[in-house]
Amino acid sequence: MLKNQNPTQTQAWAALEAHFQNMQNAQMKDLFAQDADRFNKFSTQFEDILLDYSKNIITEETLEKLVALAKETGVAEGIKAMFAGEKINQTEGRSVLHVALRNQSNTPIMVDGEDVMPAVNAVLAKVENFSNRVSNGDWKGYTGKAITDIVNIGIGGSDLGPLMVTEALKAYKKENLNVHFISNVDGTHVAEVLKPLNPETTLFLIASKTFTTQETMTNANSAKDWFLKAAQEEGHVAKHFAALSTNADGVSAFGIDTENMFEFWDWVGGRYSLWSAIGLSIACAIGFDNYKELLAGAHAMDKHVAETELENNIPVLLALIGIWYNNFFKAESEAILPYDQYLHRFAAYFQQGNMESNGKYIDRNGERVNYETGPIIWGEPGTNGQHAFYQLIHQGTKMIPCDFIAPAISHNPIGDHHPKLLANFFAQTEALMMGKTEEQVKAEFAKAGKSEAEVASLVPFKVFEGNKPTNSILVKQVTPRTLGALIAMYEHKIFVQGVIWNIFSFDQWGVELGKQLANQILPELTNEEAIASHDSSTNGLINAYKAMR
Ligand SMILES: O=P(O)(O)OC[C@H]1O[C@H](O)[C@@H](O)[C@@H](O)[C@@H]1O
Repeated sequence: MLKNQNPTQTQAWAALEAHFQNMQNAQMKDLFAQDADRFNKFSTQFEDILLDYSKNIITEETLEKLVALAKETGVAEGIKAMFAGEKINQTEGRSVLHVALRNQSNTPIMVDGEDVMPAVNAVLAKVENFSNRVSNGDWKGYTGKAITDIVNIGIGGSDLGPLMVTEALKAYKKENLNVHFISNVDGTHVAEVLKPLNPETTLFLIASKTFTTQETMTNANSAKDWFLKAAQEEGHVAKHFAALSTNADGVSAFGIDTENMFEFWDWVGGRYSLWSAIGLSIACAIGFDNYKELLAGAHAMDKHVAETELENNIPVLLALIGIWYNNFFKAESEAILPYDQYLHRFAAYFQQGNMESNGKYIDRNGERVNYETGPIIWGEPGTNGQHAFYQLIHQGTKMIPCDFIAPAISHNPIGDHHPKLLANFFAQTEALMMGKTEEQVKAEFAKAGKSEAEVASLVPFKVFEGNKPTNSILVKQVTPRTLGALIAMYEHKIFVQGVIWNIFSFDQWGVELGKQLANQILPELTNEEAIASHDSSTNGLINAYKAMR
C-alpha cells in the first residue's frame, strides 16, 4: 500500500531545505566549469532515448538528498504496490493497472485473486482482428464498400491519447485510412469533421470509459443521426459503430451491438487508457503490429521502472528534479517542448496526464496539504514556441523548467530542415543555461561600433541572466516503440511525484463538479423564464444569453 507520509515532515525534506539554502544561487555554468564530467554524470540512456539532465541546478548531493526523500516517502513500495495490482486508487477502491495492458511478458497480474492477463490478451486479440479487417478493407460498410475514414468520438482520456499518438506516428499511417477525432460538445466540431465524410465508408468508434459522458453521448447521437439520414435502416448501425467502454449496458442502450464492443476495466484510468481498447483507432490507423510495438516500448519502460534502483530509475529522477523546482525553487509550471512536428499534441496530452492526476490539495489522509503539489503543464512544438513564449522563459520573472524533446532522425529529411530544427534545440538549451552577460553584450556593441551612450541605455535589456533549467530528451527517431517508452516514462514520473506528495493520482473528483453543474443549468436554458436561482453574475449571464439568442 502507499505510505501515508507528509513529505515535508521527513528528515530528507529538512535536509533538502538546508541544502536549498546553498543551492538557490548556484550557477549552472559554474557547476559545468567545475566538473568536466558533468554531462556523463547527469545523463543516461534508455534504448534509443538519451536523457541529459545536466542542465539543472543540481549537484550529486542534491540528487542524493532527493533520492532519500523518495526512500522516506515510500516510492519503491508504491511502485511495487501498483505493479502488484493493489488498490492504490483508494478513493475509488480500484487497482491501477495500465501496466497490465502492455505487459507483453504476460506474467500474471492479480486483481481480487484473479489474473487479469487472459482478459487483457483476449481484448487485444479482438483489437488485432478488427483493426486488420478494417485496414485490409475486409470490413465493409452498409453498401459493401471498404472503410476509408475512422472517427473516434470521445473526450479527455478517451480522445487525447489516441489523438496524440496517431499524430505522433503519422509517418506509419495506413494510406487507405484516415482518422478523425470529435471531442468538443460544440456542434461545430461534429459538423466540421463530418462535412467531407461519406457515411457509406465511415466507421465511428465511440470511446468512453463510463459511456455516460455528456459530450461524447451528444456527439455520438449526432453522428448516428447523420449516418441514419443516409443509411435509413437501424440495422446498418452495426457495420458503422463500435464502442470502446467498460459499460456494456450503456453500449447496448445506445444501440451498438455488444459484438462490436471492446471492453476494458475500471482499473484503467481514462488518462492512462490509450493502451486499452481506447487505442483501437491507433491500431486501425498505424496497423496492429505498430500498435503492439508501442505497447512493447511502454512495457520496456515499465520493466525499467519496476526493476531499477531509485538512484538510476529514469522516471524517478525526473520526478525528483521536478519536485526540486516545484517545492524548493517554487516554480509553478513546467513546459514540454517537442522539437518534432509529429509530437504537436504531446504537451496537451501530458497536460491532462499531469494536471488531472496531481492537481490535488487533499492528501492521502484527507487533510489539506501545506505544500505545493502538481505543476501547471503547458507547451508547444519548437520552433513555434520560440517565436511566441520563449521571451518569458528567457527574460521573464518566473522560473519555468523545460523538457526539450527531439529526434536525431527525421521522418521527413527534406533539405536542411532537420539540422536547422536541431540547431535551434541545442542553441535554446545552451542559451537558457548560459545566458548572456553584460560583458558579452558590451563586446557585441563595441564590434558593431555603437556609441557609449547607446550602449549604456540598451545593455540591461540585452542581458540574459541564464541559469534556466532544462532536461534534454534526444531520441533516435520517433518510432512506435520509442514513443511507447517515452509516454510510459512521463506516466511513471507523474505517479512517483504523486506518491511523494502524498496525494491520490488516479482519481479526478475535481472534474465531476463541472459535469454536475452543467446538467443542473441545462434545463434552465430551454425555457424563456428569467433565472434567479444563482449568484447575480451567473443569473445575469444566463438571462443575457436568453435575451440574445
Ligand atoms: O471515457 P469517459 O468516461 O467518457 O471519460 C472522459 C473523461 O471524463 C472526465 O473528464 C475525466 O474523468 C477524464 O479522466 C475522462 O477521461
